[in-house]
Amino acid sequence: MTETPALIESDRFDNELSMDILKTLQADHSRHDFLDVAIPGVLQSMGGTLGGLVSQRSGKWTPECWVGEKLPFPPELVGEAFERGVTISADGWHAIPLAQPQRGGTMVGEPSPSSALVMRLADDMSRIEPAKSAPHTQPIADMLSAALHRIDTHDRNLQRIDQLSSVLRAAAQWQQLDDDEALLQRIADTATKLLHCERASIFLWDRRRKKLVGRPALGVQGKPLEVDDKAGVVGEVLSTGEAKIWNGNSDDDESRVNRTVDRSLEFQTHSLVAVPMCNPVAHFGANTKPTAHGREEIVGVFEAINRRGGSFDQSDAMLLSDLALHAAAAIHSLQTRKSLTDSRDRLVDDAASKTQLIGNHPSIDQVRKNAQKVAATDLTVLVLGSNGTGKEVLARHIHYESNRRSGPFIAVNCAALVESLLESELFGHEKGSFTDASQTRVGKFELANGGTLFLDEVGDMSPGGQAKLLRVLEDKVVVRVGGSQTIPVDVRVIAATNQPLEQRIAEKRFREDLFFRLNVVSLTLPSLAKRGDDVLMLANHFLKHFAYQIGRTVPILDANAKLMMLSHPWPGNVRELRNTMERVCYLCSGDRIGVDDLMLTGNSPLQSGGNREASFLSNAPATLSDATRIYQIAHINQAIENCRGNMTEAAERLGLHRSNLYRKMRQLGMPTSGEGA
Ligand SMILES: Nc1ncnc2c1ncn2[C@@H]1O[C@H](COP(=O)(O)OP(=O)(O)OP(=O)(O)O)[C@@H](O)[C@H]1O
Repeated sequence: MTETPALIESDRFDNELSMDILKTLQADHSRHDFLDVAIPGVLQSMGGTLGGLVSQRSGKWTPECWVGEKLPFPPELVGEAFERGVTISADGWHAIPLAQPQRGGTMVGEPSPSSALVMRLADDMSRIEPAKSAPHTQPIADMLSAALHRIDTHDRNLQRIDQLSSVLRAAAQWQQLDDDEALLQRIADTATKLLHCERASIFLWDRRRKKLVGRPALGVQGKPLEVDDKAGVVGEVLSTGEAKIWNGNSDDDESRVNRTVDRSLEFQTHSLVAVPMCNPVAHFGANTKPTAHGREEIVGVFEAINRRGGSFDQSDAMLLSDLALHAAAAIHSLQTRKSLTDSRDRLVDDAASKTQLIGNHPSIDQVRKNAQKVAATDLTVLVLGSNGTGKEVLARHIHYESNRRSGPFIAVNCAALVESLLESELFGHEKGSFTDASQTRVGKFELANGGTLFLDEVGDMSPGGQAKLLRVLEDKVVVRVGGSQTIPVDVRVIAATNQPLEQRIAEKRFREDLFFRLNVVSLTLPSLAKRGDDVLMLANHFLKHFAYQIGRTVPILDANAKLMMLSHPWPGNVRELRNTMERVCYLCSGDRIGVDDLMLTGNSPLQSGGNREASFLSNAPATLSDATRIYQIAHINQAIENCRGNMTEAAERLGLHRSNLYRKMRQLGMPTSGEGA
């Protein structure tokens, strides 16, 4: 074997070849097509009769492009030429190594293979003094090498763009998922597909238990797969924060693979690549790693197993890292969304439980049933009832029963706003639209978007306000004061009034068209005095509420107090009852509430004074049977109280047998917890 400094005459290395190579390059050919066009010219200009470009693949020199008769070439000659970086000749064969270009920056895609030109020269060429053409062989080889490098880089960049757009597309889809398992499964599926491997799994780090938990749940006999957080390649990734590749060849340390897991899953790991999964963190500390984007906290490891038809390389690690970045973000964002949704649901449940529509009276039951039906729709509702009957409570009840319950509930008191302010309050205004409008303001309709807008005392709305409200209800868009843009709003409106709207329409003080628009469904709340025992039920509810607020034991209404409450006219309805119970809770220091503690103004049958009977009659419940029932309840309660709870004695005093007393109590709907005692 002789070292051959050059093979061709200087006049045969001409500009034509370089121009040809450049032209071929510009045509954006693939490596294969480029070689098909360029190699014959290169061979010809070097005086080769047959030969081509050979490249090293899986440790073997194999022809990538061949011209002429397919004679077997000597691979050891190529190997030596490549190793020494010079042209070598032997037995009529010549091997010219192509320089491996230096690859700067991050490596993308598969590395270019080692390549060399191999050829046999024409007989007359073989006799040429090697030294004569020395300067020309290398430039051709270098030009070829540079051209191939450019094509490879271009191909790799295209491949990278393709991969990144797949990653981005997948990441966008992950953000749509709201189930943990489905998300993890989708992430694993994406990795399996993009990395051409058999399986991919995410190991989330349980720091406290020092375990890595395999997700999606690769079940080991029904349990999630768990490995020690220091074990194997995955453990290495966790502790170093770096990607690791294991290709299962003889150089790789077999102990790095957890074969117990393989056995449990009836799986055979041949190769794997594992990368850290990180979340951005604000603080420095253990298990954080510096990255181009700051410091990140390792939350797990992403692993791809068994590359199909080959082994994993750096480009796979890079692709998996890209996926891991988006996977960690998707998992983190799902967890955040879930915890926000959970807190929101808790707050909504809490708010809903605080606005219970309390009462069992048939009239309230009916209202509740109708409310339930209407809640399932987006119909506008008109709630009618006197002051304090619970119109807002009912509106909230409808809101929390509807599928808008997670949206806002916004209440506006229309009577409290003069016309000039009402428009800005309801529809918002643009900055500078009037003298005081120093900032843009979002109106209540926009604030209630996705939820319910409660328009209280709508009957007191000014005529101008009524016209504007009607327009929004019809068009479902608002225009801010001083603005021109229409803003669509998705709002369910519940309006309430204590005004007789028909009368106001007759007096031309309320628009009839607005009335019809609002009155799609109307619900009427009866006055409290017409709700029978609900008075006591509501009273106990308020007593518990205020006693809890103050931190005292819940006081109990005595029989006369109950009777008085049942016969009180409650002109302020539930609001008055609530205020009375609040006052009692603060002012009555004993455990029992008597008539005097109630400090009710107005009349009741048990009030002291000469007009007791007259006042009872004037304020008694509407029907005789209700009045009789109320009186009987109070009388029985009083008897039981006077006998300190002794039912036999109380029955005797009432002239009844004990069992008849219980029967009577049941008939009256009274609690009979001591029965049988
Ligand atoms: N059925 C009920 N269950 C529990 N609380 C109620 C009920 N009805 C009314 N309340 C309470 O009574 C008070 C007055 O209720 P609300 O404000 O809903 O009445 P309203 O009819 O809207 O009054 P207004 O006509 O003065 O606006 C509130 O504190 C409310 O919590």
